[in-house]
Amino acid sequence: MPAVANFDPNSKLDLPRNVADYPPNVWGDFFLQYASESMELDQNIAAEIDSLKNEVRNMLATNNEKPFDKVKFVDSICRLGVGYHFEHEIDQVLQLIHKTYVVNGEIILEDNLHSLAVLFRVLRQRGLYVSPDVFKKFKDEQGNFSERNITDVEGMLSLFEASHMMIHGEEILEEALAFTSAHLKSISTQLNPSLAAQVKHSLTQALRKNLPRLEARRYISIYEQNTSHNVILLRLAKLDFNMLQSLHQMEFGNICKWSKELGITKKLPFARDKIVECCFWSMSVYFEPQYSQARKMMSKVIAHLSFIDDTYDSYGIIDELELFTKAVERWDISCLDDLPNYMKILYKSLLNVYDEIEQETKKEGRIYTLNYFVKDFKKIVQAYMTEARWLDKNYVPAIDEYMSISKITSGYPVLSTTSYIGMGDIATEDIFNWVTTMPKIVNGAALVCRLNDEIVSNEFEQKRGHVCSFLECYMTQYDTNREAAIQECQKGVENAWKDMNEDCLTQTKVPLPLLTSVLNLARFIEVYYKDKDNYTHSEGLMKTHIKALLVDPVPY
Ligand SMILES: CC(C)=CCC/C(C)=C/COP(=O)(O)OP(=O)(O)O
Repeated sequence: MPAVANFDPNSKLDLPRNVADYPPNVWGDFFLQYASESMELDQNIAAEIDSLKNEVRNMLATNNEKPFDKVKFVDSICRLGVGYHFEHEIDQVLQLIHKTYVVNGEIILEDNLHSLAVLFRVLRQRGLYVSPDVFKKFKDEQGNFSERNITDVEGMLSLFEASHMMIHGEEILEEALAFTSAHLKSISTQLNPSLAAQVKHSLTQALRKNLPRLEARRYISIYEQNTSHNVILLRLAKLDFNMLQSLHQMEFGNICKWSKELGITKKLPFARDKIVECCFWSMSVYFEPQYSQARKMMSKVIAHLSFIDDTYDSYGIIDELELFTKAVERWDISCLDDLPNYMKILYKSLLNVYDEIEQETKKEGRIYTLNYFVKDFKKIVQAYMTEARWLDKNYVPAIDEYMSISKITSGYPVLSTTSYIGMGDIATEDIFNWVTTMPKIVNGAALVCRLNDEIVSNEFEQKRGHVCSFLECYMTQYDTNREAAIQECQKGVENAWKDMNEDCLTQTKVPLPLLTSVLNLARFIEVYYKDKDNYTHSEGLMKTHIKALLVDPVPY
C-alpha cells in the first residue's frame, strides 16, 4: 500500500524543483588509477619500517631518561603520526609517570612552563586527569599570568595547546587561553619565520582540534628542522606516512571505481558529486591500516547521507519526502514501488550498502551492530523530514526544538555509531548501547558540527530556500541581531569541546580509539567548516589537504 494515499510517485517529476547551485566535482577520475585488489608493498621498505619500529619500541622501554624527556619523546611519536604502533608501550610509560609524579591530581615535578604544559597535555590526551593548578606558579601577585612568560615563546605555545584540554569550571585554563592567544598574536611578527609559522598555525588550528594525519604531515617537517631530532623516529615517521598513503590511495581508488560503476551521481544530478571528499571524511575518522574495511563502509554511508541530505534539502518535494521517510522507516526492498524513480535509485543503493555491511559484520559475528545502525539511520531521516516540513510551512521553531532535531541532522550521531561497526571487538554491545544514547561526546561532536556549519553556510543556503537555521531561530526568539546569534553559536562550540574533553577523562570504560573517532568527526568540522563549507566548496583548502595526504609523498 502506498504510504501517502492517492499519490502517484512519478506524477510530479516535471515540477520546478529547488536545486542548489553546487560547484562541480573537483577530482574527476583522478583516483581511479590507484584502484587495485591488493597493495604492492616494497619489501625492503617494509623490513626497514619493522626494524625502525623495534628500535623506537626499545627506546620507549628504557628507564634511564628523565620523565619530561620521556613525555616529550612520546609527544613527538604521537604528533608524527606513528603512535598507533606503540599504543601499549605509550600507555605503560604514561601510566607509570602518572602514578609516580601525579598525586591527587597534582603534578609534583618541577620544571619550566614548556615542559609542564607538554606533560599536562600529553597525560590528559591519554585520558589521565591532572589538575591545571600546576600553572598557578606562572601567575603574579595579582593573580594574572605573569608578563615575564611572554618572551618564552615555546612555553607560551605549549600552554596555549594545553589550554585546549579544558573541561568545565577550569578558570585558569580559560585565562591561559586568553593570555597566550593575545600575546602570541602580537609577538608573531617578531619571530623567526619558522617559529612564526608554527605560532600562526597553532592560532588557527590548535592541536586538540586538528586532524591527526594533517598534524603528522606538518609536524614531520617541523621535527626535521629541530636540530635535536631523533633520526630513527623521523625516518620511521616518513616511511610510515608514505606506506599509509599508498594504502589510502588504493582505498580511494576502489571507492571511486565502485561509485563510477554504480553511476549514481549521474542518475542523481541534483546532488553533490563528492565521493573523494566522502572518502577523506572517513579517513579523517581513522587512518590506521586495521580500519581499512571500516573506512570503506563509512565512505559509502557518508556518500548516501550526502545524497539523502540533498534530496531533503533541495530537490525532493514534500509528498515524495514523506514516501521516502516511510520507506526508510520500513527498511524493506518491497517499498521500492511506492517511490518516484529517482528515489528508487537512491533507496535501492542504500539497501545495497546495508547488505554489504551485513555480509562483513556476519563474517565477524557482529551482525547485532546493524540494529543500532538502522535505528540511527531512521532517526536521521525522520529528522530530515521534520526539517522539510518546517521549510514547507515556513515554520521557525524555538531554539530547543530546533536543536533537538538539527543535532540529529548534523549526521554525527549516526556516523558515530557507523564508525564503531568496523572497529572490531573493542566496540561491544554495551558500547553500542552507550553511543546510541547521545553521550556527552557525541552530543558535543553534533553541536560542533551543527553550530559551525550554521555560521559558515547560512548565507549560501538561505539563497536557495533552506530550512531556517540556528541563527534565524535565535534572532527570532531573542529579537536580536546576527552578530549576537553567531556569538551564541561560538559559545556553544566552546562548551561542546569542554563536554567532549570531559567525556574523554571520565568515560574510562570506553577504549580510547572509540572516543578518538568521535573526536575526529568534530575535528573534521573544525578544519573544514572554519571559514566556509569546504565539503561543498572543496576546490580550495580541502583539495590542498587531500593532495598533501593522498597524492604527494613525504620526501625522504
Ligand atoms: C556528516 C555527514 C552526514 C556527511 C554527509 C554529507 C553531508 C550531509 C554534509 C553536510 O552538508 P551540509 O553542510 O549541506 O549540511 P546541512 O544540510 O545539514 O546543513
